[in-house]
Amino acid sequence: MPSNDLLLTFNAGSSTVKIGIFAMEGAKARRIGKGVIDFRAKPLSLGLSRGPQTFDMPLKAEVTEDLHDVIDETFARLADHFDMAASRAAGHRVVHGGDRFTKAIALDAASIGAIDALTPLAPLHQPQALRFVRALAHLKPHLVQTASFDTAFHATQDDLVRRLAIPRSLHDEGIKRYGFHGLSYKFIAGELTRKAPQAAKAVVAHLGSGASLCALEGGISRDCSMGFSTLDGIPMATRPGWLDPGVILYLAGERKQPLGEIEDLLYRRSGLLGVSGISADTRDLLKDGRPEARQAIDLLTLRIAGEIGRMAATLGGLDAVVFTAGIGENQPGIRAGVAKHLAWLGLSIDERANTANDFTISTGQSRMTAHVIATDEEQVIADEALSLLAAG
Ligand SMILES: Nc1ncnc2c1ncn2[C@@H]1O[C@H](COP(=O)(O)OP(=O)(O)O)[C@@H](O)[C@H]1O
Ligand SMILES: CC(=O)OP(=O)(O)O
Ligand SMILES: [Mg+2]
Repeated sequence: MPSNDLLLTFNAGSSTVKIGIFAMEGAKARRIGKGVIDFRAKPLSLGLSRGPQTFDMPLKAEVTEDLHDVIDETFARLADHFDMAASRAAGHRVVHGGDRFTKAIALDAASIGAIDALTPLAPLHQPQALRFVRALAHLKPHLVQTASFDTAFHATQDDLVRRLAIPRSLHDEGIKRYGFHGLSYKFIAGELTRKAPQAAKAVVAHLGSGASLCALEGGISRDCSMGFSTLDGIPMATRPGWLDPGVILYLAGERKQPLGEIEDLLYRRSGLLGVSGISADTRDLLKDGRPEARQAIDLLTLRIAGEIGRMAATLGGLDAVVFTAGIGENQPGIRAGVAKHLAWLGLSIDERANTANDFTISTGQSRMTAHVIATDEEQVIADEALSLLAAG
């Protein structure tokens, strides 16, 4: 395979798509560029970086159900900077793999159908990933397409941890805790093993628009705060995290709210946006002086700390806490807020290191270490895609 073949990755999150451009160099995928489109923005633009250079390119295309116009224009803009004619494969992040997909796969009609069937469990993510898969199959049929699953990394969890306290027959039908953000946790587990091998029992907080925590033991997933769907766990940008199911019964039964409206409330109008009534973005909330903005942030840090305590119980100890993703990597105030709630566990944070987003942000006296590690889900997608291509 010539060294200039390109591999593209598509990470369709709840609000953005992150595109990775990789050079295929033997068994290695080397990142040469990245792009991001924020679907909340109007008009759309493609933020692109190539090495130290960054470009902000407005897109004329409007969002349509099949995304053909957006993808066509994106490829044209990418071609200004990369040899897109050399692209050979596209690897996608697919959030829900259910019980069926516990490792990356080459996509075909049957697997696309099975992924589609999991849409009700991840309505913000699954359809968006499939829009990219189907659009590329139509517009760029020469690309080999693969899927890497968020849920797959958590297949190592014990049956006990994955169980909801509901009748066994429902568990056997697949109503159980799966865990998400697995591509990010796989990347962090690798980094942690390399940079802090003494941290055998670690809790990783992936704090982005969607957010979860994962309990790692020796790099293996033992627990995750997101369970059956992407609603569970800690409060997120627009999702509530754990919620007494009685609330849903009340809304549906007493208030006769239609299911679609409840789904919209839970996926798009809750979390930081719902509590603050101001914004889903921590950057806006931290700048805003209103008490509702402060309360949304305080609820987030309290719930993160509570979940870290729960995971310490799953692990039977805690050597390290790791912060990652948009908020985890860039918001010292939120890390400090979490640490304050964990002082009783012996966690203490060095203010200067925390403000500088250093790798180690705990003090020398802290009973456990705390780290900031930048995640790279696209690298994991690219590595998994390359392994599949190599296997033929
Ligand atoms: N440079 C930054 N400084 C501060 N906060 C940031 C920065 N980048 C991202 N964030 C926060 O992270 C969130 C998005 O995180 P990200 O991991 O990109 O999410 P997702 O992949 O779910 O779209 C934003 O809403 C914002 O609150
Ligand atoms: C699973 C999930 O919520 O993903 P994201 O954080 O990319 O929205
Ligand atoms: Mg994300």
